[in-house]
Amino acid sequence: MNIVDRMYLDTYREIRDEGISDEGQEVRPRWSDGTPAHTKALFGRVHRYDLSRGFPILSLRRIAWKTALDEILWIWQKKSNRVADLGSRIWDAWANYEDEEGYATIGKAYGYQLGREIEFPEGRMDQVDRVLYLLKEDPGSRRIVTNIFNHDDLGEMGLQPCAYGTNISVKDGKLNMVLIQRSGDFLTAAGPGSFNVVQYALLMHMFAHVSGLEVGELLHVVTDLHVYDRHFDVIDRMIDHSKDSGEKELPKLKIKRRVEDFYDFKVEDFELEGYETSYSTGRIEVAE
Ligand SMILES: Nc1nc(=O)c2c([nH]1)NC[C@@H]1CN(c3ccc(C(=O)N[C@@H](CCC(=O)O)C(=O)O)cc3)CN21
Ligand SMILES: O=c1ccn([C@H]2C[C@H](O)[C@@H](COP(=O)(O)O)O2)c(=O)[nH]1
Repeated sequence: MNIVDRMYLDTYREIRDEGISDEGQEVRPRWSDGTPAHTKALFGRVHRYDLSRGFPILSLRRIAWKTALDEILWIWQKKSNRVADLGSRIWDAWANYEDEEGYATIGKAYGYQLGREIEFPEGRMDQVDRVLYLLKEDPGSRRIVTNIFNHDDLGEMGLQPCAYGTNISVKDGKLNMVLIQRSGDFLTAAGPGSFNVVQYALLMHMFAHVSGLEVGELLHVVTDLHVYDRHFDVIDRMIDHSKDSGEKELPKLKIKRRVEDFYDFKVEDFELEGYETSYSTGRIEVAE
């Protein structure tokens, strides 16, 4: 087990033993057979990862980090809402919209919001270009913020953004980030060292790399952190499997070539040295 696995187990046990159940209430999410997907949830959990000490990825089970990377590039680099621009099918169930050219989209969510241009004194830019501009021109700024929870457009999204806000703070040549998430599916995405954590850790590495900075800490705040009813058995089996695995170091992220421009990063530019997992859950069921 590595340090992130231990954080995962502690938080999992807290949700299992002290989480508030929404059983008996009306809930929105459904399993694919139509059954309501209930959860046990905790209010407000914060995890801190020091990226200078290693890459924060779970070893208890295989995390599809290249799929996670492809999705974060889809949102932050391509700024796309078309599922055809994604290398995986993970958003297909929420692609209930169509754009002018007939492509299936997730509506005005995620990449669509990041790609919207705003008028600044320095010119028109979208939120991603604003971050890159400030990291270069004014890294000491306390205003390096993104926010994609745009109330004006909430009615035109399949799913409202979950990880919706970031705030970067550069200290001592290190890029630190706060990630704010309103809702977190523990097994699929939001648990320590899982999909969402891996995504924003990768984004920090990319921003730091093109800005001549080192990576610092990621502070991940989740308002409603939950485990879905059908996921408890999956996690319990994973934990059983890990019982007598020894101590492990965190893997190291390598960017294989010098990249000058954030928009040039590709999935193939990354390597995770020392990422070993012997366990895979197989296909997990994701509540819709
Ligand atoms: N309930 C729910 N949880 C989520 O995490 C979530 C949503 N809905 N809806 C929107 C997106 C879609 N997300 C997803 C959906 C599926 C996988 C998934 O199937 N993951 C597999 C690996 C996939 C692969 O190998 O490429 C896994 O084992 O984690 C991950 C994230 C994250 N988001
Ligand atoms: O990046 C993501 C995207 C989605 N989720 C999860 C969190 C919830 O389980 C669902 C969204 O349902 P709401 O009812 O809108 O909260 O998707 C995630 O954890 N990470």
